[in-house]
Amino acid sequence: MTDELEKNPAEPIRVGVLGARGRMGMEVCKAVDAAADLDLVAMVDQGDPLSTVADAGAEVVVDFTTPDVVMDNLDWCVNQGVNAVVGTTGFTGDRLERVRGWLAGKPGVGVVIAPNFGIGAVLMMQFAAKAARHFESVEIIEQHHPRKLDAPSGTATHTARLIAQARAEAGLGPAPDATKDEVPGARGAEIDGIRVHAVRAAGLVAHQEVLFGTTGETLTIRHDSLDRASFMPGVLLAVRAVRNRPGLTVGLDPLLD
Ligand SMILES: NC(=O)c1ccc[n+]([C@@H]2O[C@H](COP(=O)([O-])OP(=O)(O)OC[C@H]3O[C@@H](n4cnc5c(N)ncnc54)[C@H](O)[C@@H]3O)[C@@H](O)[C@H]2O)c1
Ligand SMILES: O=C(O)C1=N[C@H](C(=O)O)CCC1
Repeated sequence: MTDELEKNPAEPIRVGVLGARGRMGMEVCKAVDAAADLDLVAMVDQGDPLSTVADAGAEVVVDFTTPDVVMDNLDWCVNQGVNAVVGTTGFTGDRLERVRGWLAGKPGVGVVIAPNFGIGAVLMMQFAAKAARHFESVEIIEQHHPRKLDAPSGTATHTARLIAQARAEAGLGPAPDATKDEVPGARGAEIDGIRVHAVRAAGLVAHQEVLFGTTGETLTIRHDSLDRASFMPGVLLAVRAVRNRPGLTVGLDPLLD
């Protein structure tokens, strides 16, 4: 699917969407449809055969499905030589390693997996990683709409990992905390030693605060996605880039640079 002819920039990129009837999938279909350099050739949701994507000659698949089906979708895409842009959450280190393994057998195929395609959210994570070494305390509070299936969010998990890595590099130990968890969960979940709290409320879309503290001062870094349209510039950026990025790209940062 990724031969030189199809990479010709004069030809619109043929795009298939998995999870096309979902909240994000519908927004992606709209955005792809509106882009002059992209052709929406397949819309697949639960119950539709994945062969629809191959039959339509899609060069790039965008997946916004669910954490329990995304690995099978991705396995199929890589096998078929179809590049993939994945926004679906649930990518543990182990899952990423499996994807790398599949891609090793399919040189030329590109996969971009990003926990958050919002440009502001990517910057929020970068700022948090930069601030991390300067503060002894840090907690992450993510807030989402109540129909979200997973917690904590992929964004919060990714942010926690970045912060933990920066703290380790700076030689910081665990954040000070004398509190006893009287009720399990009262102090949130722990990802790589970083506390993460997940809030679900009607009216919210996708929001995150990273709260840092040290003697006499706090720093709060906050990002709000108020509309799913906020993710589209990042998704389209990845769709346009993925054919020229064989292998696995995690996060949007390398594409923004
Ligand atoms: N990376 C980002 O920027 C970003 C942004 C928003 C949401 N997300 C993530 O994207 C995912 C989807 O979010 P959503 O709010 O659109 O959820 P949603 O429930 O509205 O949509 C998921 C869709 O996938 C469909 N689906 C289920 N199994 C399928 C299968 N086997 N094949 C094809 N389609 C299938 C469902 O029927 C549904 O229409 C979640 O994991 C969410 O966390 C990521
Ligand atoms: O609405 C969702 O679901 C979102 N999921 C991603 C996550 O889990 O981080 C990104 C933000 C929106």
